[in-house]
Amino acid sequence: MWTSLHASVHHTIRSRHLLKRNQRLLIAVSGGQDSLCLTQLMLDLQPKWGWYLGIVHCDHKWRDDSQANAKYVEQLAEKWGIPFYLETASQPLKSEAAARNWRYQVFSAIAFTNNYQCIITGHTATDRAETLLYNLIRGSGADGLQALTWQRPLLNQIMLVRPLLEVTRSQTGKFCQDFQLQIWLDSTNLDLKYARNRIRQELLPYLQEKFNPKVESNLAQTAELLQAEVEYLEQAADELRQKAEVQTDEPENSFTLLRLNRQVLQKAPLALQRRAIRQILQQIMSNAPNFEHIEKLVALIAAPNRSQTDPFPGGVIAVVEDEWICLIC
Ligand SMILES: Nc1ncnc2c1ncn2[C@@H]1O[C@H](COP(=O)(O)OP(=O)(O)OP(=O)(O)O)[C@@H](O)[C@H]1O
Repeated sequence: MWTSLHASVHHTIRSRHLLKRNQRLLIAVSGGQDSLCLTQLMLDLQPKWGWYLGIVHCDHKWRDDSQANAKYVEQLAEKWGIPFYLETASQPLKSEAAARNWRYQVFSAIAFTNNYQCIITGHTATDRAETLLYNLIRGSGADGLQALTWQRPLLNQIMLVRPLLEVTRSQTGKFCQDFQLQIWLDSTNLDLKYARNRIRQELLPYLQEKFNPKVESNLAQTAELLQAEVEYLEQAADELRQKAEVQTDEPENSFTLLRLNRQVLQKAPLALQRRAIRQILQQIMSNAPNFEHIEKLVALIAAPNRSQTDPFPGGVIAVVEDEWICLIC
């Protein structure tokens, strides 16, 4: 059966150039409604595109039923007649972030070993809206609000692709019902101690009911707009940084890591100054620079001669020397 969802995902993949014909694609399947919907769609689109499909599942060993969950996905892969790859965590992972990192490493490694070019995940417009809200509440800038890109490179030149970013969770739920795809219910998704679950189960329904029934799609669209703007700004900031930055490798300057030309930076708008400075701090700090770190260094662009910062994490300090900001270790 060919539905309007098949047509719209087919159109998205084609118009956004997400995937090519005859590629080897590894679908990440948790067993939940989004990834089951995704798999059925990919199987149905496969004859048109000539893809070679496989399924990967990660058992985080978090839940008592995780092994049964993995078995269930394996049976589905068998029923669908496509290769199945399973990786089980050797020890329970400490946090959701640790689990995600491990998962993406597994995806890239399995894809690389078995010659798949892309990993496909079932992230939806709802995930995008949830991530945007989550990051907004935490005080993120536009980068965090662009929330989930259509594609990004993983390790080993494998691409991560998310073809369902314009499809909502209620659409994937209905699709699973229509196609009688039995969903594996993840009990941790119900636990309201996680902020993410409260956003999904309490905040978004509240916004839908009291403010705008289309809030999910609208927030996803905001993320989409921000994505293009962030890409543009990052590129412009990169050019500004390259113009302003002088690497110093002369022996007499061996403690000066690099110098930044203040005149070049002064001419740029604040948004680009902040981004260029962030890129520089990313080079010298082990952790991601926060808002205060960036503002401290931006302040030196117009500060009097000899002004300086206190040390950044990692020990580097910045000092104004005439037209230069010198980063000294
Ligand atoms: N354990 C897993 N094994 C393989 N892929 C996974 C796993 N967990 C998540 N994914 C992939 O990442 C996507 C998003 O993950 P998230 O945790 O938001 O999904 P979920 O709530 O489990 O969603 P879904 O309804 O697809 O199962 C999933 O759609 C799936 O493609």
